[in-house]
Amino acid sequence: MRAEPWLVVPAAGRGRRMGADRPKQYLTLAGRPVLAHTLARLHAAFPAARLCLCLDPDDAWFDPAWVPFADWRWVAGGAERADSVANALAAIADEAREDDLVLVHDVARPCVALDDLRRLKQALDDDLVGGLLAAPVADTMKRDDGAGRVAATEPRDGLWHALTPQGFRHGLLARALAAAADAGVAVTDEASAVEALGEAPLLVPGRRDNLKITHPEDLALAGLILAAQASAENETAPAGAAER
Ligand SMILES: Nc1ccn([C@@H]2O[C@H](COP(=O)(O)OP(=O)(O)OP(=O)(O)O)[C@@H](O)[C@H]2O)c(=O)n1
Ligand SMILES: C[C@](O)(CO)[C@H](O)COP(=O)(O)O
Repeated sequence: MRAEPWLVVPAAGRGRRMGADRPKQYLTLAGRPVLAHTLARLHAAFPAARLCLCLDPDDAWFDPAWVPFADWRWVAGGAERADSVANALAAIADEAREDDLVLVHDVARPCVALDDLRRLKQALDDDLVGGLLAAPVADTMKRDDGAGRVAATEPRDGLWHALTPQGFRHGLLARALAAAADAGVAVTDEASAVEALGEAPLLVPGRRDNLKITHPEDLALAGLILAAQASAENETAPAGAAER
C-alpha cells in the first residue's frame, strides 16, 4: 500500500440549481450537513490523508468541527470549480511532491462508497497519468434540435458518466489546469484538463449511486441512498463490527 493521498474537496459552489437558502453543502442530509457526510466518507477510507478544503470565505455556515482530519487546511475557492481546485493545488505546492497523488472529490457527492474510494486509490497508485471513478451510461442518449425535439439518437457505446474522486499527480494536474486557464478553456472536471494535454486518464468503474446533489430532488434521493448503504452494511457486517 502506498502513502495516503492528498485530498482536495471543492466546496465553494453556490448551489444555484438547488435554489435553497444556502449552498447545498450546508443543507441537512440524514441529520448532518452534506459537507460533514462527505468528509466522513473520505476520512473512513483515508484516515491519515492531508486535506485541502476549498471554501467561500463568506460562508458563515461552515463549522470546522465537521472536519475529521488531523491535518487539514482551507483555501478560498475561485470563480469556477476548476479555479477552486487550482487554488488548492497552489496552497499545498510547498508540501506536495510533483508525483504525489491528489484525489479531488466534490463536496456534493456524499454517497461515494468506501470500496470505490479504496479501489480508485489502488488503481491509481502505479498509474502515472491518473484517472477517475466513472459509470457506463445506461440510458438511450438523445440529442435535441434546439427546439425541444429529437434531432438524433446518439450511440451510447463507450460513453461513461464522469464521477469523483478524480486522481492525478500534483505536478501534472497543476500544469493541466494552468494550461486550460491560459487557453481560456472551461473544464468541468480534472480529467478533461489532463486529456487536453494529450493524456488518457484511466476509467475506474464506480457505483452509480455516487450521486452529485445538484437539483432539489437529489437531496431526498441522497438520503435514501445513504439509508440503503447503511442497511446493506449492517446485513453484511459481523455482529458488533464497527465501520472500517
Ligand atoms: N466556484 C466553485 C464552483 C463549484 N465548486 C464545487 O464543485 C463541486 C461541483 O459543482 P456543482 O455541483 O456545480 O456545485 P455548485 O457550483 O454549488 O452548483 P451550481 O452549479 O448549481 O451553482 C461542488 O462540490 C461545488 O461546491 C467549487 O468549489 N467552486
Ligand atoms: C466533476 C463532476 O462532478 C464530474 O461529473 C462535474 O463535472 C461537476 O459538475 P459541474 O456542474 O460541471 O460543476
